[in-house]
Amino acid sequence: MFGMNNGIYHTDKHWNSVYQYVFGGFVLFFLGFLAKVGKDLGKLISENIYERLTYTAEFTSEDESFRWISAWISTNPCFAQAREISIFSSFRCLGPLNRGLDSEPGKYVYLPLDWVALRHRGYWILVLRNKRISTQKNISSKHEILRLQILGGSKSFLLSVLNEAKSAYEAAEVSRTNIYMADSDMEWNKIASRMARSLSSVLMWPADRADGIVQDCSRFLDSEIWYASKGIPWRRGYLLYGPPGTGKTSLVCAIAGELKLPIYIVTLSNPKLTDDSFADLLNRSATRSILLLEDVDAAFQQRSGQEVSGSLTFSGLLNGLDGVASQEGRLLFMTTNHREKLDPALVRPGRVDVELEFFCCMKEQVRKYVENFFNNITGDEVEEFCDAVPPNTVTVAELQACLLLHRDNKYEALSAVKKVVQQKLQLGETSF
Ligand SMILES: Nc1ncnc2c1ncn2[C@@H]1O[C@H](COP(=O)(O)OP(=O)(O)OP(=O)(O)O)[C@@H](O)[C@H]1O
Repeated sequence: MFGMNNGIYHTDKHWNSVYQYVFGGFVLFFLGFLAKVGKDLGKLISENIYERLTYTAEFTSEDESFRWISAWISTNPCFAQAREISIFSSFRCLGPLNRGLDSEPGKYVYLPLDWVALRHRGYWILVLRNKRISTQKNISSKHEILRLQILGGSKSFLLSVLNEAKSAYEAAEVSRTNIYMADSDMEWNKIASRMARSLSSVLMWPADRADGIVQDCSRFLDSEIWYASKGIPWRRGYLLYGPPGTGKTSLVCAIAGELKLPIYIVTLSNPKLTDDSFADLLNRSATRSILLLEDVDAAFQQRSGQEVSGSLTFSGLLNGLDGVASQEGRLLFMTTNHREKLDPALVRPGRVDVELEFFCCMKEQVRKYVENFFNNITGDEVEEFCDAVPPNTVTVAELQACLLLHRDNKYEALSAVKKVVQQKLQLGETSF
């Protein structure tokens, strides 16, 4: 009996400890569950509260907005005390607005390494910076990401900050021409932001031709509704042809500066350029812009079976220029040194509306160039330069090279010009 009792006793004890374990385990599990729920709930609530208290804008380095927000962030006085920054020397600062490091008018754009808190118009703005890898068409690329979080404030405050940043950047850009080129991934990449070239700096013959072409471009840009009403694609093409160094590219830059248009350059001989990527690039260029195709004769000559340049075919080029994907409001400029080598299909009306021939220097161009180049030069000395250059013998680029080489000595510059003329006459390289 005793043993039995003992057995019962032992069995009870055994079950008690099992209950205790199970109960204890259950309590532990329940507490753990509560802790987890509490933690998640706390996180959710705090995230929710944080989200409700902040307004966030995100910028990726693929987009133009990354530049203007970076330039704006860089103007904040907090960078005067910053201990860790990275510098974007390829980005432009906001001119006199940017006080950069050591209160110097900043040359560069500064960004925090990972995060920084800025104080602006009474609000705290958290700037978070990190990287993101994205994969497109099996090609991975790394992008910078900037997140602006306004603590407190309102959506309208965030929008006003963004507008302020954009306007400041655009104001600094007004006198500049942005130049984009397709990179190896066939993405537009801003390769330069240059001071706009003045139209008067491009010497044309006759002199008023440059004004005429700008008026033509301007009229076109103002005629969107007219083109739509007539059912004509809102595009205009120009062919600039003539010897190298006569000002074809310079004129395109001056037109862009005058009309405040960005320039998109496509190198047709790029082996990575395909029919699809060409059409895609055109589609992704800005609406009011200049598309510049240089030296089109070198990429495609008269079709003779060999019509492939890189992977872009001649028909791919024509389709890209005419296709529905091609951007409206676009000015197409093609340049060539050999007009006669071009396929008539490329320059037919509709693709090329205006043709402009460039020549070597005429007397008037030499006069203007020399007068403008040397500060202390007499009228007689200028005439000596004009007499030294027979019309249509020397390009402006050649004249410029001689003058630059002897910029401090006009007499040596004149001798250099005479030498070049002599060489060219001997070689018979003159259209005169
Ligand atoms: N008509 C011009 N007026 C002012 N500068 C000129 C002119 N022509 C050439 N230049 C100067 O010569 C250099 C080369 O000019 P540019 O590139 O415009 O010539 P291009 O005709 O486009 O040459 P290419 O056919 O080789 O591309 C530039 O530095 C430019 O300033």
